[in-house]
Amino acid sequence: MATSLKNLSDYNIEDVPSAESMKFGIVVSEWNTEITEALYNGAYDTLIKNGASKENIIKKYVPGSFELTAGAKYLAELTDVDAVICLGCVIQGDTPHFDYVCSGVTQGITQLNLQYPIPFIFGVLTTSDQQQAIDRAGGKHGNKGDEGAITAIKMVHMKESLKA
Ligand SMILES: Nc1c(NC[C@H](O)[C@H](O)[C@H](O)CO)[nH]c(=O)[nH]c1=O
Ligand SMILES: CC(=O)[C@@H](O)COP(=O)(O)O
Repeated sequence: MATSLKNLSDYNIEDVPSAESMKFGIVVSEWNTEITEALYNGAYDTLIKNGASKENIIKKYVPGSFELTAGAKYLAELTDVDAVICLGCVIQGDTPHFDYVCSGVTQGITQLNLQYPIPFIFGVLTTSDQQQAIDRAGGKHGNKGDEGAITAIKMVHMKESLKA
């Protein structure tokens, strides 16, 4: 279903487990910072709204979306977070570089999910232009950061439920 048919910020709070005991890393790309900060604010506010403590949220910046993989790996290896939310915004330019950055970060985060026992959330906008990004960072299609936060909470809960 295209984002245009499903608002990124729509969720039933009754369906979301409490994040009270959960710790989160959020790695944020500095490219398109006006967009990625909006994504971060959405993710942070959504985590807090669902019970997370501000002390349990670690925010770190990386230069660009290609570096999200490394930043997420460092958080997984050097902290005790239960999940890492990766936030970036890649906007098509004049060259094929867009394709390589998007492929690199997608494959990188996918590999982290296979290599580490915690969830890494793909909160990366990959858009044709800035307006599409604005629309998905708190605009008419919601906020991908909200979606990332809910996804992180649900994945941590899913994993914990298997231990019980
Ligand atoms: N053009 C965008 C980039 N490019 C930079 C790369 O992500 C990377 O930092 C560089 O290639 C050095 O390794 N990054 C974005 O996040 N968004 C873009 O639109
Ligand atoms: C995704 C990118 O790296 C891209 O925005 C850079 O722009 P260009 O392809 O015009 O160099």
